[in-house]
Amino acid sequence: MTQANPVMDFLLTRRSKPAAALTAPAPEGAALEQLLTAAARVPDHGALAPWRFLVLEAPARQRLAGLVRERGPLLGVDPVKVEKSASLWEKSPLVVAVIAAPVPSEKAPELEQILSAGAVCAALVNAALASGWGAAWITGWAAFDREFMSRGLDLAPQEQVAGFVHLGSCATAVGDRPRPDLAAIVTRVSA
Ligand SMILES: Cc1cc2nc3c(=O)[nH]c(=O)nc-3n(C[C@H](O)[C@H](O)[C@H](O)COP(=O)(O)O)c2cc1C
Repeated sequence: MTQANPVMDFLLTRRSKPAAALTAPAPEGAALEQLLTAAARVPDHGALAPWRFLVLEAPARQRLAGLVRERGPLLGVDPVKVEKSASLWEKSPLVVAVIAAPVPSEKAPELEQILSAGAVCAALVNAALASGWGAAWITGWAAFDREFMSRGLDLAPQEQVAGFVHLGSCATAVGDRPRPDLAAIVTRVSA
């Protein structure tokens, strides 16, 4: 198979951008809708759609930065990390929270539903990168703070943050990072 294949070219060279390097403009309107449509097109056992999106607009991001500054010290988080996280919320051009929202199912165990939410995050990052946007999938300590989830994002108790996908523009070239050595992670099982 030596035929030119732009999808494979993309998959073999794709690289996230650092969230802190993203600037305006961010995808909005039809462009954002197209990214979310691509992101929702992932393997999903039982077609449960056990995930949803929160498109966090500027006032929400400001509010969440405040909540990070409130919760960080209470949780004993290093003040430098608290400020780094809060200022990222303030400066990011757009954040889409991908929420894992598992539902009771005899067919698809919760783990499979959460893996599907992870696939949504990866698909959203890839759709954005393939469209020429900068994108980064990050979480950070606040994503695991139940108070941040409930008060900040209005999540139900069974819901979790699969990822905060930061979206924007990024002119900065980013070098590749080391990639796994296939020989170390592939085992051929022949019998
Ligand atoms: C679930 C998940 C959470 C992550 N959280 C963070 C994070 O909080 N901070 C961070 O710097 N990177 C985080 N990362 C890693 C970033 O996505 C990082 O930029 C990654 O190395 C980009 O790799 P890529 O170029 O292959 O997309 C996270 C990755 C995943 C999958």
